[in-house]
Amino acid sequence: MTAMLELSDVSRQFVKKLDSIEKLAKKLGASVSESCVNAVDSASFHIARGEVVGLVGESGCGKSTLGRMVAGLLPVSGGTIRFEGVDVTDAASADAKTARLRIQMIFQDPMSSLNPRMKVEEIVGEAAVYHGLTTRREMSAYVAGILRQVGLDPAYAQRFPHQFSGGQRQRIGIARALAVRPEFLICDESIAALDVSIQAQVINLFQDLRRELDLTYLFISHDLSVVEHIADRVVVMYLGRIVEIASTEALFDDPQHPYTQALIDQVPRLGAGRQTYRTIKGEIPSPLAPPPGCHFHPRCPMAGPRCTRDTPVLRNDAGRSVACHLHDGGTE
Ligand SMILES: Nc1ncnc2c1ncn2[C@@H]1O[C@H](COP(=O)(O)OP(=O)(O)OP(=O)(O)O)[C@@H](O)[C@H]1O
Repeated sequence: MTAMLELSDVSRQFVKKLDSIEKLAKKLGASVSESCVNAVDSASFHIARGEVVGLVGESGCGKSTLGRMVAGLLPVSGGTIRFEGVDVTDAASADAKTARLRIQMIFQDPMSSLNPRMKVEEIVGEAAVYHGLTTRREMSAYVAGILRQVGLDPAYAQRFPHQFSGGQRQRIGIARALAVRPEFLICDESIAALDVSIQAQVINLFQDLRRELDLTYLFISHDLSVVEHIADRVVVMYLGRIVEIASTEALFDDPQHPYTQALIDQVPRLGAGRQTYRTIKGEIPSPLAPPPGCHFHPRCPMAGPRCTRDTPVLRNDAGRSVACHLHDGGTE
């Protein structure tokens, strides 16, 4: 399978304000000399055309930062992101600009991402007109077609965002993304703010659109049961680093990284014979002062001396990738 999207050693640092660092250090009783957060640290993986790849991990592990870099909304600090072979991190390149249009992002909170003063027709149609996919004269018909595609009555085009329910607003957000004819969608917690019954409808919509429009997805979610349902493969992140990549089935049946095991153990699932792992202990460490070696070692029930020293490398073995000393020479 050839990659549609290819990330190689993608990193992103944020410089935190010094006063917030000092406050945090005081609270933790620690001294912090660095003011940099490695929100994403050397992430490498690929997504094939037509795939749905889930990106999971606890809050603050870097999922949104990674998604925003892929969408071109945030520059990378290092590494490259290639979409159909084009380096989309090259801000000056015309090819990168064209490629970035084919990648669209759908956010968590549709209310804050939709302009409250614009009618739906304008919200959905404006970028399509700007990019020459339709004309101002034909915009109404163009938008009506897209609203139908996402399950909304085209008569809604003359209404404002506040006149819709949360689920309908998310459909407007999806319509806006589809209006520029993307091939790749990044869904960043796109159903997290919705009621559970509405979540299922929006997931079904994503699946229908995948089939009808031949879409490829990066599906970011902290909810593993949703990811298990929708994704073909899953990437697991912990404190900015990728710790495991596997097919959804392999990941949920036989997770290899102790962090993945702990995450999966927290998901209520049906079915007998499922292995139980030890529950995750402790809090996520501050990203301002991550533990040395394997970032997960202070919470890991299997950690050994090597885990406190050496950073594990993500190794690929028969289609499964895991960054853990247990699977790479031992923890001693
Ligand atoms: N604009 C920013 N300025 C400074 N730090 C940031 C910025 N954006 C993200 N971070 C930091 O980068 C790290 C990763 O954040 P990110 O939002 O990518 O994580 P996440 O896994 O998406 O979490 P959540 O699900 O809570 O959004 C966090 O430590 C966060 O505080």
